[in-house]
Amino acid sequence: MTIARALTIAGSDSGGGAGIQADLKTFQELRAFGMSAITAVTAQNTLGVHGIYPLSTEAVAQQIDAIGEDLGADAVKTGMLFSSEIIVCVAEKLQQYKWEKVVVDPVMIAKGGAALLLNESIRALKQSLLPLAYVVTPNIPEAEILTDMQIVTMEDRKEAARKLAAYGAKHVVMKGGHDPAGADEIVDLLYDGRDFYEFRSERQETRHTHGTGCTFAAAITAELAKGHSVLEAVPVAKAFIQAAIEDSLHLGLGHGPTNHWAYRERRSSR
Ligand SMILES: Nc1ncnc2c1ncn2[C@@H]1O[C@H](COP(=O)(O)OP(=O)(O)OP(=O)(O)O)[C@@H](O)[C@H]1O
Ligand SMILES: Cc1ncc(CO)c(N)n1
Repeated sequence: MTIARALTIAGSDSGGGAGIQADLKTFQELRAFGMSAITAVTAQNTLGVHGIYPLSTEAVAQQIDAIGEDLGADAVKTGMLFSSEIIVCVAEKLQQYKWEKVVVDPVMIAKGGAALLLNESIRALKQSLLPLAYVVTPNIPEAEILTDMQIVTMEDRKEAARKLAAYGAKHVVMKGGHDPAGADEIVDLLYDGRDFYEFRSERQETRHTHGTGCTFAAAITAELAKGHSVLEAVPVAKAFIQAAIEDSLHLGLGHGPTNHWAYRERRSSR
């Protein structure tokens, strides 16, 4: 039996809804063997981010080496990277181990508004990491910052996706969760450098969306690790996050986590 191996390089969320914790739970639910390299430890819950403790580049590099030299990875996801030094370090390691199925989730700001990436690091993200991205998964505000343009219409989104592809990302999945126009429906847009594909879902009225972006990108990573194409992976990720949001756990006093076992439970009860 072949085991799909998925590595996440991201920040730890003590609240368990986003970051490394969301990624590993998603990998497990989609039957990929999950591994992690932690870039920063956050003290965080559903109410906000109370502290950020970035690790040294040595610590990040050593964790990645431990995996690269032994277990290997079929797909890799990057999340919160925090600083230019960590971004450059991760980019070097991705090249050293010749990992190609790399999903870059350009995490910038947490739901409550805390910065998870230093402003000065946007350039490093664009220059060092986007050229290595097999898939980049920005939400609309992240896409605006990366492309330096305002995104209002679907045409704007397509133009931004083309720009991101020009930076070197092989596929762009622009998430529509933040689209002010998408009141009832959320449209996620996939661009593969040639064609555009739209993935639609009903918008759920809920405040429990902590970690939706991480979970969605982790689901894409797990599917890629299993050998599926991006066009196959995105609808699975969409169904995974939809179930996770719908079957909310109602935990915490603020933006609660999503339900990572909902997708599997729904399938097994069918
Ligand atoms: N209220 C909602 N109802 C249904 N689907 C949603 C909702 N919010 C987000 N999603 C889905 O979740 C995924 C992540 O979208 P979103 O744009 O919220 O990402 P994000 O802003 O990066 O998340 P995060 O805040 O965790 O970083 C997308 O596939 C989106 O369609
Ligand atoms: C550690 C971490 N990564 C990513 C996000 C974005 O949801 C978060 N809130 N925390």
